[in-house]
Amino acid sequence: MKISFIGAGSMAEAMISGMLEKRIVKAGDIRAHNRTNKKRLRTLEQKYGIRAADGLDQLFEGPDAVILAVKPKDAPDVLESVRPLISPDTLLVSVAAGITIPFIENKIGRHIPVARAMPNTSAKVGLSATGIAFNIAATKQHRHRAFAIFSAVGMTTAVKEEQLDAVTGLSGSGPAYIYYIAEALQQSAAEIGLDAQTAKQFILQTIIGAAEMLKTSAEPPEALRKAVTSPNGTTEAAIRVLDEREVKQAFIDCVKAAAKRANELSNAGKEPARE
Ligand SMILES: NC(=O)C1=CN([C@@H]2O[C@H](COP(=O)(O)OP(=O)(O)OC[C@H]3O[C@@H](n4cnc5c(N)ncnc54)[C@H](OP(=O)(O)O)[C@@H]3O)[C@@H](O)[C@H]2O)C=CC1
Ligand SMILES: O=C(O)[C@@H]1CCC=N1
Repeated sequence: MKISFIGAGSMAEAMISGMLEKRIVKAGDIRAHNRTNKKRLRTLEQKYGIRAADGLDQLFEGPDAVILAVKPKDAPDVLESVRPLISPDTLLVSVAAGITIPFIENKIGRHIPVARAMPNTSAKVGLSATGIAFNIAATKQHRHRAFAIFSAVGMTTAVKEEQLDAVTGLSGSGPAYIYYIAEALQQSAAEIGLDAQTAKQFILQTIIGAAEMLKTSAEPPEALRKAVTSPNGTTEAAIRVLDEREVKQAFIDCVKAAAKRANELSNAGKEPARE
């Protein structure tokens, strides 16, 4: 497989690293292009052995898929620029939050196969949770190819395109919510007298252990939480604070805010960029 990346930032690197780890593509068959940050391209060349492309045209020299991995605000201009370069059977895979399939089709102005996906940066370690939707021009072969790419870097599930903003709020941004909790735990550990190195080991194993319990247990999260909570014990004292501060509602609101923002980003190109 030959894969080209338009935009060589965090998400592109996560996918490149994950795909190479799973050996679904050779390093020399990956090309990547940034508009301005050439130093970043050289770094990726050295780190992974991929090929930097000096111009967008080099990305369209017979790839099996072109992955659009620029910020949503940059997507409209990029789509205009690739319009003359794209052939009818080039599979265009967008990971840009909020950028819809009709928007892409409209910008390209021709029927080409399009996949819109929402992975997350855990692709880097082969553990992305990716939602994916296709347009009508995507054949069984194109779908298979897109699934092969994302399945190499984690779990992939087909969803309706309308559900992708929700997937973005839940799992696209989701790793950041877990890192946020880890940050808080790290800070709390310092305040109760544990050194950072010791605390890191305990925090990490606690997150991995809880994730494994959630994965393997038949019990819902609430039951697993209650099993930790002894009457009048330490967990009860802890959860009381979370409840008093309405932390659960804050997380619900946080996911909704991300999904809403993804929906607003659908309007990229129709409104002035806010980033
Ligand atoms: N980070 C994440 O967790 C996730 C991100 N996404 C999506 O992935 C996309 C990329 O995000 P992320 O990797 O975090 O962003 P980054 O800012 O890290 O990367 C974007 C890259 O695009 C390049 N770029 C900008 N304009 C152009 C252009 N006209 N032509 C070519 N390259 C260009 C930038 O380099 P330069 O400015 O030098 O050109 C930059 O390297 C976004 O749309 C985001 O919604 C999806 C899921 C998760
Ligand atoms: O923050 C963002 O907009 C991107 C999309 C999902 C995760 N990161």
